[in-house]
Amino acid sequence: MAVLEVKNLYSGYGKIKVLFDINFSADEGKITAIIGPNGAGKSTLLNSIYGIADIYDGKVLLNGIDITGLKPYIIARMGIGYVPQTNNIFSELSVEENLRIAVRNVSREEFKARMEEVLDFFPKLRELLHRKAGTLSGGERRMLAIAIALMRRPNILLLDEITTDLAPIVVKRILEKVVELRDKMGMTIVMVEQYARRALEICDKVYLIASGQVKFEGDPKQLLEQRELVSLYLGAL
Ligand SMILES: Nc1ncnc2c1ncn2[C@@H]1O[C@H](COP(=O)(O)OP(=O)(O)OP(=O)(O)O)[C@@H](O)[C@H]1O
Repeated sequence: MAVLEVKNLYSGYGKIKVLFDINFSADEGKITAIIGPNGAGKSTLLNSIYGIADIYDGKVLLNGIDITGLKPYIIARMGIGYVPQTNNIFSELSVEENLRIAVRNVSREEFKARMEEVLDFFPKLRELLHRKAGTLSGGERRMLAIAIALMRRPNILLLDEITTDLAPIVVKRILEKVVELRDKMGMTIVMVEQYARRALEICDKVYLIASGQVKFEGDPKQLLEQRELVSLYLGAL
């Protein structure tokens, strides 16, 4: 069942028009990947869902409810978590402090309970709880970035290029965690990935976006069979 839908969306930033007539949907408890060349508008699709980009026409629906153009903090309260491409981490604060400020309006007990949940999911962060976030490795920072979003207990998680600039072994670990979010927590994931092959290996559905338009939508295996699309937009995967 589609929990998140985008219908005939035109969006961008002020006068810069980026997306044209996009139709998109993400199914409950599945991983939907968005791939495509640099500058295609992949992040802008996430930004449009999360109320960051300007929407000129079209709709964003969450469980059938129109959330088009609502402010990010309201969308967050409705159960959508967002891990941006640029860091959502405060380097000068400890790991624990970063988790604390992710949820300001909950009691100390509630915070502890949520933090325990998140640390059970990312045991590595438990060891690093009192370290300044700025001293973490690239992979640890990505885990913290996801953990911050999880503290708000979202049903849907938007992940923007969380594996960029990481060593292959670390990428593998992070993507295993994404699969775990789906399989163990039943979370709905929408992920933008620059490295198409990685995304195709774990996703249930894929959107190929180029020049602000959807060029392919469907089964990742079927996309790989479309040699022309692959060589035109994805090159040597
Ligand atoms: N905040 C912004 N203000 C103005 N233009 C922007 C902004 N963010 C992105 N753009 C422009 O929108 C276009 C699409 O960018 P977007 O980040 O969505 O692409 P992308 O497919 O995610 O690419 P990449 O893989 O390189 O991140 C680009 O031309 C980019 O320069």
